[in-house]
Amino acid sequence: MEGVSKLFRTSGKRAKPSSALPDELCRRFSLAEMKIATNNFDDKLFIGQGSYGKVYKGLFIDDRSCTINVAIKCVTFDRLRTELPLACQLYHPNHVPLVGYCLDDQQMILVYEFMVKGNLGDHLYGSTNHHGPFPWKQRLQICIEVARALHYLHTGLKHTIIHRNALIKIESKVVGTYGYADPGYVATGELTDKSDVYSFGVVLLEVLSGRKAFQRLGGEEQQYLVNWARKCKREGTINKIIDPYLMGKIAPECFKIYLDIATSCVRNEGKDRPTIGDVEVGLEHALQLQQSADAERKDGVNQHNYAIVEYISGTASPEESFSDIYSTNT
Ligand SMILES: Nc1ncnc2c1ncn2[C@@H]1O[C@H](COP(=O)(O)OP(=O)(O)OP(=O)(O)O)[C@@H](O)[C@H]1O
Repeated sequence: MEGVSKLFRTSGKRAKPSSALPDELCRRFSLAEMKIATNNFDDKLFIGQGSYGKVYKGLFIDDRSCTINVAIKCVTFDRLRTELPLACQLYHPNHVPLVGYCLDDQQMILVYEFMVKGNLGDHLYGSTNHHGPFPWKQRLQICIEVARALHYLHTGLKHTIIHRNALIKIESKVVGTYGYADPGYVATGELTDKSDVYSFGVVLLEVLSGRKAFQRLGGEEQQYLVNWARKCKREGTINKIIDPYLMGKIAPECFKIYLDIATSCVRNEGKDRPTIGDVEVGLEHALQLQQSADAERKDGVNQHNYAIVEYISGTASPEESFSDIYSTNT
């Protein structure tokens, strides 16, 4: 790397801010600083393709001469305009902190703190999982943390934010990540907090199955995880969707609740889905059930040897569901 840019949060000459952008809340970087941090957008520092552009790893030196890694996300102007005013006001332990942004004639960039452990998908999907086994309780804990972050976004801020991890509405166009989009939103263009609940339900199914929300299977064949899970649940073959690594490791009582939560979240009608608060409570309960079951089985080798057949017989029917138990829905 040629050099590193200095990261001063409170000092340094700033370019004139655009009136709509919150320069007092986060740092505005110049394109020159972005180029130095990424070694002129060096391919070696490319870390992934976002929905709006490339993402690079960047390097800064702060005012105490410490090295800071950041994720430098190239975006469109619309994306910057939508995300920046929100992201710079979010303070939650489960939300990746925004460091700053760059707005230049040639390049719009959002700068986030770098997540050293990668994203959830890196740990989940078989072919790209370089991190070793991903235990069930750890997966559950992560889901709880994500539900908390979404709950904060839905209720903790003055103005409700519909998180655009999966969805965003820009200039009346419906956009979103394939396989996660609420069918109601796709049909009507109306985005609600229940659209996020749907997308989160898809993530819960990914966590259980270790598979992507949408997969091309070769030729014309493709598979939506939601459709497959629904079919398996209907046919009483739900254990087909469980990540082989998790087979026998999930306590049946925990599995039942988790599956009910996931399938309630992906119901076609938003009004039939639970609120994210209900989902959070339900997932916490599922984790408690798993912990209690594991504690009872503390008999060494058999600690995680739950009967797989119970995953099927213990599954609730689509009518009898988690949201009937936990619902605060009106
Ligand atoms: N803060 C970060 N730290 C480390 N890696 C990151 C960070 N942000 C993004 N990445 C990586 O960059 C790639 C693309 O990022 P991401 O999925 O966030 O883009 P995106 O699809 O545009 O996001 P979004 O769904 O929010 O629009 C992914 O591989 C992700 O792991």
